[in-house]
Amino acid sequence: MASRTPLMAGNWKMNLNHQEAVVLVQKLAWTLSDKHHDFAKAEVAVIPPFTDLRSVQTLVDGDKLQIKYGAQDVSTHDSGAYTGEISAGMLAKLGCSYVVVGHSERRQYHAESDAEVHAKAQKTVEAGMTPIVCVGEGLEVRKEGRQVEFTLEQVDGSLGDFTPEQVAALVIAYEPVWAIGTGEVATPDDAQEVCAAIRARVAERWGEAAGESVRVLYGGSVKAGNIAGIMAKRDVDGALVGGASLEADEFGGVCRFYDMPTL
Ligand SMILES: O=C(CO)COP(=O)(O)O
Repeated sequence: MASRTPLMAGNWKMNLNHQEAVVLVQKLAWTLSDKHHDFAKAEVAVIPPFTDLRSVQTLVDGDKLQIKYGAQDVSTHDSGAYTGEISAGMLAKLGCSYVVVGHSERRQYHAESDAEVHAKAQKTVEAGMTPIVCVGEGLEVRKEGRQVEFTLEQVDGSLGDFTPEQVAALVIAYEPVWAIGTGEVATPDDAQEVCAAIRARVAERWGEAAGESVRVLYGGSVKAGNIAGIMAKRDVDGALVGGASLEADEFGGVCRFYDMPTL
């Protein structure tokens, strides 16, 4: 079985200016070093707003931190007359490792389609970064028990014509919309059900090796207190964390999931 290094990624959403970003990354680096976080047990990434990235790059490079960073969105275009857009090339130049694409907040507020999400993921890969492709159902779909079917449709549409090698290297984040920012966390079994179905679909469409290698994260009200139970599930390879990633100690606890009690 391929060994997948867990990834804990903190999606700050539209929070913290560049000065606050530097303070938080410094605190996070300190808490992880003080508690001797083992980066082989979990990769750590922060996903700040665009305006913070240059400052985070300077700090990470200057202090040689093992913390990685990425962006929350990217343009489907390379350059040109697209006011307000940020290209994958610009993000790669800033040292970004990851780009979140298709977050439910972008699908909901900016009507992003699976085709657009795929185009963004494609640009991210072409620029040498790793997309974190977000999928997940809303409350109505969950109530009807169609969460697997709905989410797999998003997986098919968002991954599109990627090759098996490209799919093997990417990250998929299962974020049930009803669990985002609500304090309503999916149970470890809920997370496992859909994450396992995503991996099985990848294996079916892109081959066993891609299914074994692709990292599938869970996102939705993750905190230090509930991460261990979620990570105990075999198809969950990490977490995409919103609110709890804005507190260094709390996010540090999520990163050290292997030291946390299972509730
Ligand atoms: O949307 C999320 C991460 O991308 C989850 O947000 P919360 O952790 O605040 O529920």
